[in-house]
Amino acid sequence: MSFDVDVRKRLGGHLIEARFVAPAGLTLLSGPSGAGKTSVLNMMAGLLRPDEGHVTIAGDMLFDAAKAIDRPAYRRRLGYVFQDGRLFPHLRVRANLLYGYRLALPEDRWMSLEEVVVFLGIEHLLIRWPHSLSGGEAQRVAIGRALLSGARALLMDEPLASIDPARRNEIIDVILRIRDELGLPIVYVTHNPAEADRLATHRVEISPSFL
Ligand SMILES: Nc1ncnc2c1ncn2[C@@H]1O[C@H](COP(=O)(O)OP(=O)(O)OP(=O)(O)O)[C@@H](O)[C@H]1O
Repeated sequence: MSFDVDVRKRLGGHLIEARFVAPAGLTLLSGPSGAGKTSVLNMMAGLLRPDEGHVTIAGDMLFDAAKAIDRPAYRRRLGYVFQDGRLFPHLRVRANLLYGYRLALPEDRWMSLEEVVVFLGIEHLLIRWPHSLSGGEAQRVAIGRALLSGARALLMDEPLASIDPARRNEIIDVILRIRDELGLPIVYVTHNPAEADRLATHRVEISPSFL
């Protein structure tokens, strides 16, 4: 399973462009602040519409400007993990985890709630409210929610940035297990070189360009 990305988008005074293949493993998007890394993830996820190009995963066309194909985000089967978790504050952890699971087609679900809970070690958190979780706990739940949505790949935008540095290794271990045990392709953004060195199997440079 691999991504094939070739996108261009004019945004403000910038031209954001990226062309790469992201195979199984963890592909790091690097580049200076403002180069367009988050925008590229958003174009892959279906949250930002490219002006030109295409996005496919395992040969499945998610976006193709020339053919007017633009699959909505909720039908792309990609899990998106943000810097701040973005859990639903009015739902307990269990309901947060099951949110995407209930929306996924039965044939697209490949992990059960029990499997995800064991994989991430979050059984003790199930009845908690998001506001009571530490940064690392919230991020585990956000990853669990992404896995349960039937995701066939993960997009992660600085997922460790709001976690206490002393707890970051625990989440890095979780991401390594997703990469190696579950074999899910991951496209990842971080500014932290040590984190990148531990996680990345492939690297793609996103270069800034101005109109
Ligand atoms: N909605 C928007 N309207 C206009 N310009 C935008 C918009 N969203 C982003 N941009 C600009 O597009 C460029 C790329 O932004 P993006 O957040 O993708 O970069 P990035 O590489 O992820 O940056 P960082 O590393 O700082 O998070 C930036 O210059 C940003 O100001």
